[in-house]
Amino acid sequence: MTASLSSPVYPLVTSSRATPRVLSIAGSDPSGGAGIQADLKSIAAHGGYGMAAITALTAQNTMGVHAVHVPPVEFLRQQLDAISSDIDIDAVKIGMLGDAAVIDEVRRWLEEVRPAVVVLDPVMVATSGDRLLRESAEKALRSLLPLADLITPNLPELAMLLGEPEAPDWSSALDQGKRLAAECGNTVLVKGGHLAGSECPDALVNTSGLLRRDVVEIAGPRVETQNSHGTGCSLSSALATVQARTGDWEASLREVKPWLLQALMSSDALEVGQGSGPVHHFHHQQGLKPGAFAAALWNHATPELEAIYSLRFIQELQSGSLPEPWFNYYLAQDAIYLNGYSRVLARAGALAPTEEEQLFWAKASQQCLEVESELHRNWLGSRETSTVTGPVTKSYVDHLLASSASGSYAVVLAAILPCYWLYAEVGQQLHTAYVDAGAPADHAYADWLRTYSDEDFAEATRKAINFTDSAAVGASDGERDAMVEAFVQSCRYETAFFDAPRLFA
Ligand SMILES: Nc1ncnc2c1ncn2[C@@H]1O[C@H](COP(=O)(O)OP(=O)(O)OP(=O)(O)O)[C@@H](O)[C@H]1O
Ligand SMILES: Cc1ncc(COP(=O)(O)O)c(N)n1
Repeated sequence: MTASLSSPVYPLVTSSRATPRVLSIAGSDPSGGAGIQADLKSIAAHGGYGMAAITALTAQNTMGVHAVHVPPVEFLRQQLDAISSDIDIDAVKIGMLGDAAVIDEVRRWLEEVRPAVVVLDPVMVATSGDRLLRESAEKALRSLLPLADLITPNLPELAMLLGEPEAPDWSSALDQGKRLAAECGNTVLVKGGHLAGSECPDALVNTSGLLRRDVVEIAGPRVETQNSHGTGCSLSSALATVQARTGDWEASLREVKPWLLQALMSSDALEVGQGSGPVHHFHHQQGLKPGAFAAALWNHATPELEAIYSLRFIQELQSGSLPEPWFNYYLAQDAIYLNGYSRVLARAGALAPTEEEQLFWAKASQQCLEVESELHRNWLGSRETSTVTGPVTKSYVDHLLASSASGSYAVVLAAILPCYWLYAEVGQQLHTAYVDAGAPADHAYADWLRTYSDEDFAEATRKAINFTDSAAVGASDGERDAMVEAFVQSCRYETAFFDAPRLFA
């Protein structure tokens, strides 16, 4: 049998939307941890456009549910019809329904609209033990199951839907999941949140061949926290959103489960309530604290600094025993390097977001050319040197130019920074050691070592560090990764640059 070209077995591109429009049909939790409030946060955290039709109002907090009010069902119909008569809906998540009349109304609407993705979280009892669905409505809820693509019961809900006792362990929970999936013909997510022990697995179960196996289990650790309010709501709405993008339940769960784990782990930082608090839906968007990125860069630079201090070039420059041809080679390459570096600093000026930074880099670019001509005037004129660009100089400048071609201000700055930071650091060390040795006038490189005590350069270095740190705060995760890569590479070139005279002079 040959696969038809028009209908590939494994479509490479699913018809997904960048920002899926996701509707939560659920109850309101005014404390913000569960219900539509959690759903809207989850949907937004996964890049969806969230909408909410409210089935019921609760008066609850992290300690428990004080009251439930189910508005007239006609008003729910008006909400649902208002949305679907105007907006294309890519996915629906259904949570608390309250009573049988609400369930009937939602069923009517689902049958009419037939959304592409329907996730049903059969909410019955809150974590606090309070009922969120009338007992008399349990049968009505069962009748809704075939209209869902994915059902996400916790262990007590799974048992109730089957009319069986609650599963005592994970393998009986999976058996129950299979029975429910077979009964309603769709996919069941069996959740391990209510199990005991250090593990918290979840499993997708489908007995009609939709998944690659009947049971696809995704393991996970259990977070030691009492902040599990709304985990089920958050998980189901996140799954609905991601599914609208991936079209693949396993891929969706693999994306959402680690997010929920981090949301549970970061929950303490929110400090909401005295009972079972909410999870941190936006843990992944917590901004960088000022200075944190620069500190992380410095950690990357430390091994390179150690390598620099152990180089013969640096040790003999400090002692004064450095062979002169090595020093001459270093100075000549420095002049060549500064010419290229100046161009990259000018590019940073061109990309700078503020006038202060534009001015700083423009000045730095000019000063760089001034230092280059001073090198020629005062140092290189009387020495025997080559004007040929050495291999390390060439690679270093090429790396800087490539970073500037990325077009990202943040990445250019990260590439530029080691020349300031490591040079300032090494220079300060060498100068201090010279002064500590009594600043001997007969030291072969005394004049050069004295140039290292430049407070203006130290101040410029501090500014360059701060600008790089601020650029990182506003950068995307991908850009920050590129910054670290560019910075680390420049650090390696700094070491290679000091070692080049030994190899090529
Ligand atoms: N302590 C925990 N550590 C790690 N994951 C957890 C923890 N508690 C729950 N989860 C995860 O949260 C999700 C919801 O699971 P759970 O079984 O608690 O559902 P639920 O009872 O419907 O949630 P809710 O608390 O909102 O009623 C699952 O993915 C589960 O694995
Ligand atoms: C409006 C509403 N919907 C759902 C839940 C379940 O969440 P949990 O079991 O974490 O209390 C809730 N408490 N309130």
